[in-house]
Amino acid sequence: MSQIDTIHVGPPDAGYDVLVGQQDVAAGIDSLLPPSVHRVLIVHAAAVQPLAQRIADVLAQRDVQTYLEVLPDGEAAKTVEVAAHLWSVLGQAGFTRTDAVVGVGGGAVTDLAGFVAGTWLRGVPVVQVPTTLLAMVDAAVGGKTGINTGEGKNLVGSFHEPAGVLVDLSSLRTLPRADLIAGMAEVVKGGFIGEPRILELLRDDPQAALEPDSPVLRELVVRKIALKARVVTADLKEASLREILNYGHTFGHAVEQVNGYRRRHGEAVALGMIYVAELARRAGLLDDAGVADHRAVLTAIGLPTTYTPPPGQGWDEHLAAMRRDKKTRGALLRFVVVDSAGEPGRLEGPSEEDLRAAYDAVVTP
Ligand SMILES: NC(=O)c1ccc[n+]([C@@H]2O[C@H](COP(=O)([O-])OP(=O)(O)OC[C@H]3O[C@@H](n4cnc5c(N)ncnc54)[C@H](O)[C@@H]3O)[C@@H](O)[C@H]2O)c1
Ligand SMILES: O=C(O)C(=O)C[C@@H](O)[C@H](O)[C@H](O)COP(=O)(O)O
Ligand SMILES: [Zn+2]
Repeated sequence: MSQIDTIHVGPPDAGYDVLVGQQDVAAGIDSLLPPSVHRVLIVHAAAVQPLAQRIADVLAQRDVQTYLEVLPDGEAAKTVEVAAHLWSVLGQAGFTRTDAVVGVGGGAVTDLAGFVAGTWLRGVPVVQVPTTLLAMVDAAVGGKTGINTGEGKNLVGSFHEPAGVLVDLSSLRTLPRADLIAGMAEVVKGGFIGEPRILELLRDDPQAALEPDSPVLRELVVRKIALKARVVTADLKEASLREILNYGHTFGHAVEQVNGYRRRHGEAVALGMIYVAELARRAGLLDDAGVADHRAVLTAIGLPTTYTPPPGQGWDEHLAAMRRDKKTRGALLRFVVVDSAGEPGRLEGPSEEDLRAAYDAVVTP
């Protein structure tokens, strides 16, 4: 067993820990769950079925009744129908407030597991076991849970903090490279909004950053989680500061929705960061070098910086989707921006002309 890094989220006398390292997560869950837990629902991605089964086996040894539910892949898990199916499983098994949910998989699984745990009996404990890079550094940490509706991304959800998060870095060995690269978008985001050392590490050795067992990747994971922990500890419910974690997501979520969720979240966020950097340049907040730096870092990692919308979809559809972003206030579109000094801020109500010009700068002719 390798060394474990512990990152605490929340006030010192409350909150929860994120444990990062190569670790036996089944044993970790066993020690996290209080003795009062009698039933555990394990919801998982098909790709990590053996891990979910191992967790169930360990819990069964201490007489916990376990229920395993494999979820549809990716965003198809984040629907009200899947949530309703799981509520029905919980109801039929008689889950009480001393029972628990465990999410094992990527961000789609941890978002759904958190949502079901947060809504069942108005909240039962959830332990998150993220198995993609994106879920490790972002989705499993911070308590944002949610599902999509026909109208947009994450439009229904709640804040429900986990009882603990167990990151086993060896899970990344089986992750397809395209998903590893996509997850890196949320790491890059952390670099731009408040942790410049992340950008240094990525610039110095982008290839090592994508090696699952490398010390560079481990440091990136720990640094990004620590940044997110600091932010959500200060502002769990996104009254203000937490909005910075949404950098690149206004346009990113629009790209996901307009493409019917066939683009990875991380790829869409990469495009969203280019879009908002171009918007910030037009507003006089970010200089040319800052925009070029966004393109350089994302390109070095293999993330997209240009975009071809699907046939029949154009600016109007992307703008309509951006209007449903949670940062919007009435008719006022609001964006998280980063200025030339590297400071995050907000850009409120940019002109239609600038909004459109930034789109044209991302879209391939
Ligand atoms: N709640 C939050 O704060 C937050 C933050 C960021 C992203 N998200 C959400 O996370 C989701 C994206 O998460 P994602 O990028 O992890 O995608 P994902 O959950 O769709 O997983 C990507 C793919 O990897 C597979 N997979 C998972 N673990 C694997 C492993 N160890 N080996 C092999 N395959 C594996 C999955 O089955 C899936 O096919 C989006 O819905 C996004 O909105 C939420
Ligand atoms: O934790 C946050 O806060 C984030 O915004 C993290 C994002 O990476 C994540 O994709 C989140 O789910 C987006 O939230 P939303 O509020 O825009 O739905
Ligand atoms: Zn995200």
